Amino acid sequence: MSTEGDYDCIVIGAGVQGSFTAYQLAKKKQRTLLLEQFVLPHTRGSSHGQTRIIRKAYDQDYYTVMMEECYRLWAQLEEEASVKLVRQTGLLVMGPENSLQYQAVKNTLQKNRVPMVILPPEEFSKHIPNVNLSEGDGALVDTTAGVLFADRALRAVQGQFLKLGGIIKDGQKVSDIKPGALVTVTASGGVYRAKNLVLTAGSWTNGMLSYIGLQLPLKVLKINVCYWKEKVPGSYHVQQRFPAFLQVECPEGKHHIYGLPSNEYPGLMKVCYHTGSETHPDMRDRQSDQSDIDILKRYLTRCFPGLDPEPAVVESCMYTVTPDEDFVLDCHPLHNNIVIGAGFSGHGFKFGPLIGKLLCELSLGEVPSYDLSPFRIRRFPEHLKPSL
Ligand SMILES: Cc1cc2nc3c(=O)[nH]c(=O)nc-3n(C[C@H](O)[C@H](O)[C@H](O)COP(=O)(O)OP(=O)(O)OC[C@H]3O[C@@H](n4cnc5c(N)ncnc54)[C@H](O)[C@@H]3O)c2cc1C
Ligand SMILES: O=C(O)[C@@H]1CCCC=N1
Repeated sequence: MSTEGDYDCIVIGAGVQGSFTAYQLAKKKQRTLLLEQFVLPHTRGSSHGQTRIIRKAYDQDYYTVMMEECYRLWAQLEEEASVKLVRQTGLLVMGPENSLQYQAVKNTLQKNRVPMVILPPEEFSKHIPNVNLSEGDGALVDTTAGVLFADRALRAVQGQFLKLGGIIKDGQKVSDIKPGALVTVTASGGVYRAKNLVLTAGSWTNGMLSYIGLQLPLKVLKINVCYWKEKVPGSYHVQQRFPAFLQVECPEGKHHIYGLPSNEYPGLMKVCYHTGSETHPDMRDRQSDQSDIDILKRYLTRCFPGLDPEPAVVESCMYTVTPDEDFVLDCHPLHNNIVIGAGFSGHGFKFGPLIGKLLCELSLGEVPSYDLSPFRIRRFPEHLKPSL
């Protein structure tokens, strides 16, 4: 096994968060090594697939505020890499008019002066054909929102990182981390040392944390990524200006349902349930629970009559969720040259460029550009492993 020379920083995990962090570090002239366990590109984590939603519609103010800069950073990458990564489609938000969540999203958008349109129930079908608005539901459109081309974005940011002189080593599974003034990382192809380490290991974070004396209440969920056939091809198509959508509450299930206009697979619309069943990240394909698909079938039958309520394609992805669904962005409480970015709870892709910037700032000991108190490790009382 070889012993490699030193780096300024090693980033473990080349998903969206690790790739943007490595890119930001390289921009700051840090000699950066990005390690990835699988051969790239891969479909085993959380960042694969062609599309994600980008939106400012959140019930917490701080996410809406952060999204302002995210849009600018996405545009910057589009320009640097000469590639289109964002398509503005709008996001239709539906939910019981009087519910706390629907009202919170509406208030956050209004308070932050995000361009939006409120659709009164009597005008709904004129604007949004082929969707039945539930009795008592309100509807609004966050017009800034749209679709992110996820796979393309990952390729673009990794390409820019390489252009800046960064090094990616894939097919290198990290099996040990030794904290210290120089952090030592043992991977399947070598032992690497660096002044700083950033851990962005997605659903494998819990295993990695055990090497550095930390434990976080992260749960790994397998998500069934379902695509549904349009009865009339094109009725929910991005070119018909059909928006992405978010149903914040409905009788069929207690979690959000969300969808994206048909785009990547001709005639198929992606609609998913915002939760899944627990799994070990290496055993994802053994988790076969389909109760989420039953909920989606019932919801689509009632609200999306233009879709065949049997999924035509089911793919897999994983969420790594914290109890409050807020991210973890922090330094190790005992070793401040180790930074952790984790727990993106199924909504982290759109923030990728800003997460990269924030993890880079933490790693360089700079004052972070945003108040990171919602994302602190210390919010979890039992975060230090008893052995330390
Ligand atoms: C179905 C689905 C839909 C989603 N929809 C949206 C959406 O619409 N909008 C949105 O903003 N977000 C969305 N998300 C969330 C978003 O995709 C994730 O938050 C984001 O991809 C998490 O990225 P990550 O870099 O933390 O994890 P990952 O992409 O999993 O990256 C972690 C990487 O670390 C590597 N790694 C782990 N252990 C090791 C090791 N020991 N050695 C070396 N490498 C290692 C892994 O192989 C992996 O490549 C969705 C997620 C899913 C699953
Ligand atoms: O992050 C997003 O926008 C999507 C849709 C809502 C639930 C999770 N992911």
